[in-house]
Amino acid sequence: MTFVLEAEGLGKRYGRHEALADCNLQIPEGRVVGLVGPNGAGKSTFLGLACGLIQPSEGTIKVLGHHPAAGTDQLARVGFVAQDTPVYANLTVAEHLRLGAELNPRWDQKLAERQVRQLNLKPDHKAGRLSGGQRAQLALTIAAAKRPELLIFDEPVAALDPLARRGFLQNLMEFVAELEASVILSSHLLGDLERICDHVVVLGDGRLQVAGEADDLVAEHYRLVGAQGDFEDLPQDIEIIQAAHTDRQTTLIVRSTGPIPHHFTEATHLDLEDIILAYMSRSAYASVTGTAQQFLEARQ
Ligand SMILES: Nc1ncnc2c1ncn2[C@@H]1O[C@H](COP(=O)(O)OP(=O)(O)OP(=O)(O)O)[C@@H](O)[C@H]1O
Repeated sequence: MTFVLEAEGLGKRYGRHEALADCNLQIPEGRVVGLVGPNGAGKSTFLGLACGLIQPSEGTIKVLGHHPAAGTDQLARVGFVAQDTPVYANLTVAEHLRLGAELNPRWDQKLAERQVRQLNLKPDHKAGRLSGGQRAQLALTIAAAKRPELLIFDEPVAALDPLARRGFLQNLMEFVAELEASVILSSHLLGDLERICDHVVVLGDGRLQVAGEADDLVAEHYRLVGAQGDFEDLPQDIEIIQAAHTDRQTTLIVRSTGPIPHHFTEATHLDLEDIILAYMSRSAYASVTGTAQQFLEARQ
């Protein structure tokens, strides 16, 4: 299997603050990857490392088999759109395309012009006067016209209304099909990610919480409901992601690659959004409430 991104022991410190630590990850090629995590989880740091904008404090990262930003060839293979989809406010749409053509050896002017026409962007319009949605589409057009093998977006749709968001994601998926590119996209909008992503990476508190193919994650996660005593013989190879108790019942979210013992009659699969939320709250709350940890300790 070929990987678009491989990280080994990857970490980044800002002073004494660990923004990312001990990240081991392999992302297969040809995927649309959703990068998810609470605020401050380390998503932008991870994407900055992947683009070579920042350097690791420890460990290694390879993108398309090479160090990020290893040279101009490598830069041409990756399209990056930073948070808030920045464009040059004083340049027109046409000037953005000219700049793209100057700076990128594989620039596809036909694709860029076709897209500008389809979006009804006027070539002489200053980018600073475009709406948020149009700016995002212009940034996407420029990134795609580079004809990269990997497109990386940091929260591209955060500021867009639902209609503009849908338009952006639709165009993104069309580009993915046309360019046969891989995509890594960070977002807080789990519903969007569930619709378009086939691979998910969840960060929390600067650590990798889970990563994998969306279908595998859905197949391997369950919600188990029962009285607390019901779980005493839970096999040790079933990983507890989250535990919640009331006086009368316990609800566990677990990961299991094997079958769930059949006396758990209330074992149901979760959708991807609930799985992501379980990992996010594990990283956010486990240290506060200790629920999953306590449960695990009680079992040992
Ligand atoms: N240049 C910097 N200097 C110091 N600390 C930083 C710097 N950039 C990020 N951090 C810190 O590193 C941590 C991770 O930040 P990062 O921006 O990667 O998170 P994020 O998951 O992208 O967050 P958000 O969802 O809010 O954009 C945060 O605690 C942040 O304050």
